[in-house]
Amino acid sequence: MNICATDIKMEIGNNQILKGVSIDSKSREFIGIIGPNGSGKSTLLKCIYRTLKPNNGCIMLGRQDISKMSVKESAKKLAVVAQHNYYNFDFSVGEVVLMGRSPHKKSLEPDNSEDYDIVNESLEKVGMLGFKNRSFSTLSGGEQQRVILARALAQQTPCLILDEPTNHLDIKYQLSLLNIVKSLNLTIISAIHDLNIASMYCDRLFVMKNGRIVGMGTPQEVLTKEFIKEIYDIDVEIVYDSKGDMHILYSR
Ligand SMILES: Nc1ncnc2c1ncn2[C@@H]1O[C@H](COP(=O)(O)OP(=O)(O)OP(=O)(O)O)[C@@H](O)[C@H]1O
Repeated sequence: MNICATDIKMEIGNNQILKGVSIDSKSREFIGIIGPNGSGKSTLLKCIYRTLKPNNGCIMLGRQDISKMSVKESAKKLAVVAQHNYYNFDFSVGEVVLMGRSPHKKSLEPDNSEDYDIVNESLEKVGMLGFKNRSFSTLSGGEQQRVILARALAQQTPCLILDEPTNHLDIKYQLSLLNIVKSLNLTIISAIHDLNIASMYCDRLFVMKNGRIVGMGTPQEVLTKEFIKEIYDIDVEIVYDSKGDMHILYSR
């Protein structure tokens, strides 16, 4: 399923945060959104996953306009791994992941053995099955992030939105999380800070600056020495290893 956001404008207070942003992903494409702090990446993703309602523009999931879909309907198509996840109640890890099943249930329909199997499989995939009965609030930031990914996996959606998904993760789990989501072959839009990670996993990148899209293309097309200087005001070298993979080397 493809995702297409057209001419998204978002004003909060007197601050025009998104100034007419358009991005699109083909079905099963992994899109990265990069750009400096405060450029509007999270705000754009929040518009797509419906935490914010844009002042202008249209967001389509496949052929459906999300503003015309019920929250339950869009939750069957789009799961989210956001940066911060707080619960007001002390849920267990298993209960948090089970929440991913709720879009698939009728009201008051009890959870069944298929739901519990999906919860277990999802926790297994992120290496957190042993934590199933632990209180979510007692987990480390990285462990919580992996459980939130398991909740998204349990939602079994064709599209996934990731907002800085590797924020709290050590390098092993950064790569593990991205390998898992890549292997699912879903349509993914992810805000990513690490340019090397973006180049390793993304099919295409959109570059944001000051609430606008200022560049778009494959990692090789976008992540040039000159463009990185223009966007981040830093000096880098781009090298290619023997496998042909690109690496960005930062200078002090
Ligand atoms: N609720 C809000 N009220 C006022 N300003 C906001 C609000 N939410 C975001 N902003 C501002 O909008 C701009 C874009 O924020 P956003 O979080 O989308 O950027 P970002 O590119 O995701 O940044 P980062 O890389 O630091 O996570 C920032 O200047 C931020 O301060």
